[in-house]
Amino acid sequence: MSKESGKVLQVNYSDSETSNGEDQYVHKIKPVEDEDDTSMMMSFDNHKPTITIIILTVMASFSGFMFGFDTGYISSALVSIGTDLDNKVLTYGEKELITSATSLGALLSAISAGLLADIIGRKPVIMGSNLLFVVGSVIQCAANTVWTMIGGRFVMGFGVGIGSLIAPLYIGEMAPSRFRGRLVIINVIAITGGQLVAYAIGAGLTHVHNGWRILVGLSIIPPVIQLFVFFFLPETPRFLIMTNKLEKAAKVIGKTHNESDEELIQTKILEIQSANAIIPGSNPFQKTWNAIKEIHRVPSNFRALVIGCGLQGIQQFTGFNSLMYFSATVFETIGFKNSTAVSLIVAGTNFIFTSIAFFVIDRVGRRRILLIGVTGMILSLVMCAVAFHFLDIHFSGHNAIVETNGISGTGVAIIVGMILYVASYALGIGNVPWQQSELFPQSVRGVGSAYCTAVNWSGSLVIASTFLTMLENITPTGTFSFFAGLSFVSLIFVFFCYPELSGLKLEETQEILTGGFNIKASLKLAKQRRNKQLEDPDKIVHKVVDQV
Ligand SMILES: O[C@H]1[C@H](O)[C@@H](O)[C@H](O)[C@@H](O)[C@H]1O
Repeated sequence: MSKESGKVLQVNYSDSETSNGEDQYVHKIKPVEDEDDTSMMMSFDNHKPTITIIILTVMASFSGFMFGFDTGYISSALVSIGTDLDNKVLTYGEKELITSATSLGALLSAISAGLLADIIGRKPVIMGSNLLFVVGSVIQCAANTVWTMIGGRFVMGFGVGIGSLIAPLYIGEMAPSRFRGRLVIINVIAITGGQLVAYAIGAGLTHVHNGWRILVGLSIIPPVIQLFVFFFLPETPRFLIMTNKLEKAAKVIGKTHNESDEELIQTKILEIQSANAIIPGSNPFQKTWNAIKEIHRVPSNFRALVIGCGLQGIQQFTGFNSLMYFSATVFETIGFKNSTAVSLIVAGTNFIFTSIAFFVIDRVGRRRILLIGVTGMILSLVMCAVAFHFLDIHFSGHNAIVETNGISGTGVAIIVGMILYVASYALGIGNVPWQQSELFPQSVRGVGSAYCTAVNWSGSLVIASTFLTMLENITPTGTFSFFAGLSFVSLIFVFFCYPELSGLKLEETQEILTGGFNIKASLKLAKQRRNKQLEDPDKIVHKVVDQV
């Protein structure tokens, strides 16, 4: 492995057919400006992340938990608020406003959080988001009018948006590359875990007077804990190096990478320094502007952007969060008495299948799991659409009225369809998009992640602010058919534009994306990698190292 400063090895794969029909890969090695190979080298001999990395990941994932809790409790709160705001029952429009205020706040803050993190650091930004969470919760707890509630949700949304961008960034910059993808999924498990806990507590408090205020009040605890603990946690090496605090950076690298000696730490520092210097500019504003230009100009970066934004768009526009935010309202509509308890199934299934994805995703392959998952979503959405057709439902004065007594077979069919939908979603599209930072080289990673996160929150905003209106205006059958149609378009996008990126190193990902989306080449490469890894992972890396 080369230890020249700022130069890491890049392996190019171009596939050709040999005379006996077997695939062969031609390896060309050229230097590339990125730090990832060093992290790989430093952690290679030890297959476990360090205890420090685990603690940092868990603490950063509190942001994911709060993201989940705060977007999750709204489902049951909307039902249990009853007439507590403005002394009247909430209309569908008001429910949408209360819900989407958080998505709007999150969208605005996610756009600016990356730049702020480059100016004041990742740690203060995470700590600042904690304050916003607390202020937002207090406003909501005290709310007696719809607009105060909307204001509180909006402020809290700023915290959610910042957390959704910075937590994966913080984890990604701390983690050695071979653990990065997995550790980022821990943050998604925390999101779905937060939603599950919010649903569970919400179900327990449904019939408690002002129970929703207790639920919102509980959301103050995790940010206070994170704020306190982060006083003692370090900045990321990348930010420390950006601000010339090299000794501190060396200490953090030493603690987060296994078996790192002084020489390797210095190599890594030099590599991060040179990667930082790729984008010209004397201050964070100039650098951000130049990175924006760079991400559009370099074809592999631009394709990465299309994939990253495309996946986040699919995650949101195929309608999952309409269930996450409004499932209790929907189940109440179709005749379930304790609708918040029933909607626990949605959050539970989401959590369980996201956790399953954590263990199987690398073995199955991200592309394959996405294709299977999105197909499952289409089929289950069609099932829901058909079932809703047989439910006698009509709307009066912005409220849904169902001509049933209790739960019918149709209601059960809808629940089964929803469970299948949520399971298919959680396996793939619920978590793969958050591994967005792996698509981009370090020079444009911050900007690329900000774009993708902004697409995520725009989608969430559109769904949160239109779902109930869609139910009313184009009927539930029309709404679920619409989502099925969008899922079908998504399947086509994944099929043609998402190469198999599992197990690829960053530079291989860039290479794959250089001349096109190169689906075929990526599949061959992933297969070759898998087979070789099955043989003996140590040998492959050492072989590449020896070639140099
Ligand atoms: O990855 C997460 C997760 O799937 C959540 O359940 C969902 O509510 C979020 O919108 C999404 O970004």
